[in-house]
Amino acid sequence: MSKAKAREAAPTADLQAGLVVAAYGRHSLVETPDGRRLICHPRGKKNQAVVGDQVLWQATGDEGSIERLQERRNLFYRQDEIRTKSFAANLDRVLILIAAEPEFSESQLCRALVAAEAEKITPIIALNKSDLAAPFAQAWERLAPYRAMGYLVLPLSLNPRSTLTQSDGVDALCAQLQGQTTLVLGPSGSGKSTLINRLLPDAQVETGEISQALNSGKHTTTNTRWYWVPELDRAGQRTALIDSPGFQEFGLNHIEPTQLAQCMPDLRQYLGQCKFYNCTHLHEPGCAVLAEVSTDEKTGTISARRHRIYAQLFEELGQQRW
Ligand SMILES: Nc1nc2c(ncn2[C@@H]2O[C@H](COP(=O)(O)OP(=O)(O)OP(=O)(O)O)[C@@H](O)[C@H]2O)c(=O)[nH]1
Ligand SMILES: [Zn+2]
Repeated sequence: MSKAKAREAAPTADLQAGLVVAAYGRHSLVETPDGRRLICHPRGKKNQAVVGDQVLWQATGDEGSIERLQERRNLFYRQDEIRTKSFAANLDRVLILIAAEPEFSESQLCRALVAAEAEKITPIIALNKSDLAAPFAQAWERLAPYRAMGYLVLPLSLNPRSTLTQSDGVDALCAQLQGQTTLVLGPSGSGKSTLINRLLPDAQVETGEISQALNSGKHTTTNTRWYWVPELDRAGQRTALIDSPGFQEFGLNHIEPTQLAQCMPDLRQYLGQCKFYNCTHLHEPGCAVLAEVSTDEKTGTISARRHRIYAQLFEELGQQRW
């Protein structure tokens, strides 16, 4: 056995499996298969874990050190604050929760959708506050292109004070979450906390020592958190929600401008049909995408707003190259 191999193999006996359920700067909260939670620190720079990561860790007193990250199925990128990227790994779904009020940014919605598509994670859009009839109707109309391109768009009313007698849409949403690991994203005020509280009657907050230890770190801002939702477990599959604060600009730096159209289903369906094989779909003659762009949904299959956002993102991603 080579020296390197021996080093790698040596600690295996003491290694235990765990799931990262919160990440605070450099340290993580790891949950063991029997439900115990402990603080772990990464061994070296390489093992920087994100929420959703499966890890192998080793006990060091009351805490642990993360010795190895298991291979990720996917990794969702987003920009947390300037230059700080935060991620979640191994997701089945991304739920984008927006609301009739405050008015949502279509550009942010597109970014979240592109980020999900790039990692082949199924997005679900939920439009909350259906009890606010007029703004809801308007917002629902704005989402018409997203329904047309095949995304699931669910109407929702999470307001506990709502007098709605018909279905509030929560059951339909829960049916989508059952047995899945879902990252919940949404702008401030869309109802994210209301949703989490509704699905998790008992707040799964750390108490006592762990809470103190976590808060002693420099980065004490609320961060991405993993919650189990046992009420929604199905056929032996556990259900999890990952709550992620804010809905700021998404870091799409990992996407090449030429990859962008692949991540937008309304544009994607025309790829390969343009006159030029390296068409950017911005101005070229004989472009199959541009031929479908219309302000009137009845005459074209790509909304002018979507194409405008595509052009903005294309330019932005192109500028980041150098
Ligand atoms: N009318 C109406 N109000 C709702 C509904 N769902 C939530 N709200 C209200 O919208 C406000 C924002 O809800 P939150 O759950 O705090 O939103 P959030 O996304 O967590 O926002 P931040 O805490 O800022 O991140 C609260 O006053 C809720 O009571 C709904 O279906 N209808
Ligand atoms: Zn084209």
